[in-house]
Amino acid sequence: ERKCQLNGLWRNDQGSLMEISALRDNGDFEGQYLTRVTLSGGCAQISPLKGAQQQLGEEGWSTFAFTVRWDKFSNATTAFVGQCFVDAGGKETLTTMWLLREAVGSLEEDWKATRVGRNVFTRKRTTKG
Ligand SMILES: O=C1C=CC(=NNc2ccccc2C(=O)O)C=C1
Repeated sequence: ERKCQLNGLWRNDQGSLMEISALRDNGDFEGQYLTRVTLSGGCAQISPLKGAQQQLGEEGWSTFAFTVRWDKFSNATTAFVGQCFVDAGGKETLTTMWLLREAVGSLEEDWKATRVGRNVFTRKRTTKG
C-alpha cells in the first residue's frame, strides 16, 4: 500500500491517539483526536481534527497540517504541521511541531496564550500487525 498515507490510527509521545479517517483525493482529511493530556486536569476527551496533506507521487513523503479543536473541556485549539517519513524498515513516523492557543481573559494576557512544541506520531499497531 502507499507509504505515508495519513489515514489510520496514530499515537504520540504522550500516548494520545489520533484516528484519521476521511482522506480525500485532494489531500483533505478529517478525524478524531483522543488526548491523554488536559490543561485543566479533567478527563480525556475526543476532539475533532481537520487537515490537509500534500499529494505527491508514490515516493513522496508529504507535508501536512491539521488543527484540533479541544471540544467542550477547554477553550483551546492546537495547530500541527509536519511531515511523514518512512525508515529503512518501512516504519512510518509523523514528525510535527504544534502551536497550542489557550483562551485568556484579557488582551493584556495575550502574551502568554500560545505554547509551541514538537510531537512525533507513530502508527498504533493493530492486533494483526
Ligand atoms: O484541553 C486540552 C487542551 C489542549 C490539549 N493539547 N494537547 C496537545 C497539544 C500539543 C501536542 C499534543 C497534545 C495531545 O493532547 O496529545 C489537550 C487538552
